Amino acid sequence: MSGQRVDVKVVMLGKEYVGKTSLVERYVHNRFLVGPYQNTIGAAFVAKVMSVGDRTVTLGIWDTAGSERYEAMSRIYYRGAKAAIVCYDLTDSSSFERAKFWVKELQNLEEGCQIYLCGTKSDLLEEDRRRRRVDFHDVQDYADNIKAQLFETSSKTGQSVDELFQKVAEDYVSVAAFQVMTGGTARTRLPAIVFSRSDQGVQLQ
Ligand SMILES: Nc1nc2c(ncn2[C@@H]2O[C@H](COP(=O)(O)OP(=O)(O)OP(=O)(O)O)[C@@H](O)[C@H]2O)c(=O)[nH]1
Repeated sequence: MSGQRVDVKVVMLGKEYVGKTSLVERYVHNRFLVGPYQNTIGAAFVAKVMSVGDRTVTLGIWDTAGSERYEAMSRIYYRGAKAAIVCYDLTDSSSFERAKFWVKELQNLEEGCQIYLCGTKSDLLEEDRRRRRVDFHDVQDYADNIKAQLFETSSKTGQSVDELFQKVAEDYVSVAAFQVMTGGTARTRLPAIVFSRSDQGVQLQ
């Protein structure tokens, strides 16, 4: 068992079933789990160490439950987050409405949190373009408005998943460098998070 410093607290938000857990699985373990869908209960935490140039950055990723039943709990997990990956399913327009809800919340309550919009399941569009329910250009306009980055990903094929998390870490490094120049601080530390590795990955203790 060991404590580990986390440089960037990242929170995954979005309607249930949009694919938040699958994104984290693809990024951290490079796998796509098939089988019956299991909804997240509460939230799950995983840390990932990565490189940005010659720097090592540790992302602490909180994967929240999308079910509205857990909405109050998700608020606990985005507190103090430096980055939020707000997910919607490219084949489900209601999930984009839910994404906008989370964006409003973050804008009102977490000013310092950089937002990344993530349209998921792009492989389903490769199979059949008619399945798209959320227009790319509409979301791009929205993203420009709220100063968010936009990615369309597939956890099944891996499309743009590494790029998304890499961008989160790169932005952290840029902001940290800027804050060093201006005398601020960008390093955050999650309070008393101790975790151990097991065959299942990293688990909270
Ligand atoms: N085809 C395809 N299916 C996906 C993709 N990502 C997730 N899924 C499927 O979508 C379903 C929901 O995925 P999850 O990752 O569990 O969704 P979630 O957002 O974490 O759900 P909650 O825990 O309820 O909030 C599962 O059946 C996944 O296999 C993807 O990129 N492509």
